[in-house]
Amino acid sequence: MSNDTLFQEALTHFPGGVSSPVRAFRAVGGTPKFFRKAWGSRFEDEEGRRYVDLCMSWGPLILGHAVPEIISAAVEAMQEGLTFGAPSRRELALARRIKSMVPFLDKMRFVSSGTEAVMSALRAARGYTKRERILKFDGCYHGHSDAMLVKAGSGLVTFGEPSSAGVPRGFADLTTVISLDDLEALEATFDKLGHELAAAIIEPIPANNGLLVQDTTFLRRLRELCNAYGVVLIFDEVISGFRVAPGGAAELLGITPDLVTYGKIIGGGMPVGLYGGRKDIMAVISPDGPVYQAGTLSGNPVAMAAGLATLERLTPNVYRSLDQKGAQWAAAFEKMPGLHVPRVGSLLWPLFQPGVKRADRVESGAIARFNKMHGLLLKEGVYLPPSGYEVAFLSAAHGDEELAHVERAIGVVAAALKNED
Ligand SMILES: Cc1ncc(COP(=O)(O)O)c(C=O)c1O
Ligand SMILES: N[C@H](C=O)CCC(=O)O
Repeated sequence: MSNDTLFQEALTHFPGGVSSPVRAFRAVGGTPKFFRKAWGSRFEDEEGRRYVDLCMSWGPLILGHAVPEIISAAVEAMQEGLTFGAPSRRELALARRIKSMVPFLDKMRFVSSGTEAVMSALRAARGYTKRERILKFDGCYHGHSDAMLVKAGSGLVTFGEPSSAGVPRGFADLTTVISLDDLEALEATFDKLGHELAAAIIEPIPANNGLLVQDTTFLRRLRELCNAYGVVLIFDEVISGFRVAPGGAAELLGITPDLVTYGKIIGGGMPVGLYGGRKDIMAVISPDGPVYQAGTLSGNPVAMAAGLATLERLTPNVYRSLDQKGAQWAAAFEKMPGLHVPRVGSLLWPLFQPGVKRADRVESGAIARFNKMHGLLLKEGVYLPPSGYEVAFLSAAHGDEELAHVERAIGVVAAALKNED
């Protein structure tokens, strides 16, 4: 059955024909592909076309699609039951592995998505400080909880609506947003609002409005100001966690947050989120404290098994290899005239503009050219995330064969773009 036929039916079931907005291909044009199977660094759509996948389900698949050891761990868990709604040894095993990689995690709680993790961390911070205001940074995306849908990245900036409709004014009014990479605005905001702030939340490596790599000085000053004003510093590492280093951006940058949120990789492709950090803050979480947070499938044993099978395989060699791949693939993409590829490890942002550090500095013309490149690369069997504001993800499964395929595709597309100019 063709992608078009499937999409026509999908439009009768789902808003935009999709279960999550960016995959609707609205930004890049054309019909979204429906996939039927995936393996390693590739997947196949319902028309039998195969692609080198550089979206990798938006980040969870750091080892690749359908890794046999992860599949077998999940199947083994499934055979003992899909969900218990009660504690399990697999929860403990994943928690131990995570603590071995993230030493500052005193206490944690598993949830089922990054959005839930962020929503819960913010509530913990508000419960702990008894303050209400939250500081976030323009272009950072922290999932779709109301308080975070203000000047956010990802699908919001993709569709030109950085703040979502349907968010009660009261929520938005309690979220203060300033630009990344603006020390003056940071100082002024803490000077004026520091004693009102429950939390400051940031993607320490912002990767949802493109890859807006921050100077460490900016992040260190944020840490200092949070200390000075008793503000809970939350690192949202749903993308960077366990990807850029075993201990994520906190390890890479040498900055310890008070709370951290994870998702994606810790589920190995199954739905898992996590929030945690200082034990005195986590002490407010029910049933120990008055801040309520719950989830039917929290700590799901099958998801725990897939997450553990993933994290157990993230060895120092894997990280070294991913960083080398990142450099190789960035260099390959930069053979496309005018294309720059800021990267951190295996996170790449192919954009027709030199690297930027602020969401409001990304040029619309660069995004438009990305959109054109996206469709041409797709025809050559290369699947980039369908938005110029989303980063590309490599995995341990992206090898020399895939790199050669992409290099050939880049040559073809570069010629096509030149002819169109
Ligand atoms: C930094 C960040 N935080 C939170 C989220 C939300 O996670 P989820 O989509 O699992 O709800 C995302 C999703 O891309 C993200 O990139
Ligand atoms: N960046 C989003 C999730 O991580 C985009 C997912 C989607 O809307 O398809």
